Amino acid sequence: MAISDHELIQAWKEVLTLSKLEPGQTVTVLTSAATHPQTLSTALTAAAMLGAVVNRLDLQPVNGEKALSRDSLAYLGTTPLTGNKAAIAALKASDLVLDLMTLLFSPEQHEILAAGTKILLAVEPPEVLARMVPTLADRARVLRATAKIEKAKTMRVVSAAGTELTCPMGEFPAIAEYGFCDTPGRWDHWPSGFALTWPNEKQTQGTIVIDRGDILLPMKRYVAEPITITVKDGFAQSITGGVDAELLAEYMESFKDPEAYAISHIGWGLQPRASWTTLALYDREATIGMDARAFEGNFLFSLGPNNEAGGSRSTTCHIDIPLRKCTVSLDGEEVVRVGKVLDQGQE
Ligand SMILES: O=c1ccc(O)c[nH]1
Repeated sequence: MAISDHELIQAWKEVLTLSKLEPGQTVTVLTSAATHPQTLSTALTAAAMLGAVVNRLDLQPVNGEKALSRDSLAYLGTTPLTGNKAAIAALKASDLVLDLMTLLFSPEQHEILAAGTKILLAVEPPEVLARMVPTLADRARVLRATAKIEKAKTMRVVSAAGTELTCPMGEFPAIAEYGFCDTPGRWDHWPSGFALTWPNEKQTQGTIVIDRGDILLPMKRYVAEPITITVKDGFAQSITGGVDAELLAEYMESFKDPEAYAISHIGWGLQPRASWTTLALYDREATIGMDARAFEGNFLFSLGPNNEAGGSRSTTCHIDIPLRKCTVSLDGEEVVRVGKVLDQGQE
């Protein structure tokens, strides 16, 4: 359902206030061909109402002829910023970038963050943004989870469907996604609400069973027949099952890149206002599926790049797969039990 400009301006003002935007600071709104007009117009208005110097930087879309999908998170690596010194300079000189086009998993994003610029990604439909305006409680919940990840040496994931995965950790930092950028150089994504990290390179072992109802992204499909992925030394060695498995395997094969099969980020959903069912109610191209990534109690794993965490793998193929009804443990302590988050610090 549509929402009013007034509601979305209010939502932006809350997110910008949580992001500690100060009067006189510079906000640059980064747009491209797929930017939602209402998200853009209300972002510009809200930032100006908070006294910011507001710029808009519109970039030409890239990769259209290479990507097999219009999903901004499906084909990564290069962006309209690649090699674009003038645009990068403008963003580095800004206090806050509102990314309405998707820089995620790009080297340029890191360069801009390293300059102290904050980057907030916001590309979901306006009503999804409004439904999941972040809160300080979201931040506290996600930080409790990332604190546990930071201390852990091993994440283990099991399920009745047959998942048995062991992920040694420690090489990469834990990432908290809670929907706003409250510290210099921070990247975040509105909407979100999950904790993640990357397993130690080449050390994940085991089996992942993507069961009926689990979700493939960017395909935005609820799996109808279980898919079994065998993982050895951090890479998916085989992807077997029915037509969903064939779709996933053949799509990944089309990238002709062995790095696409690497286990990427692992973690779990912590957003109570996200829902597993939402994807069934949207046209495939109308959303990038953040409800699926963030719904409370999922185990979210990813295949492909690890440059987001400081790794060297920047494959353009990026697959996110949230699983239901898993039990996730850190060094033997359960943090999710059969799809339910166990959070001692429950507010
Ligand atoms: O917010 C996001 C979105 C996609 C992803 O793979 C990670 N975080």
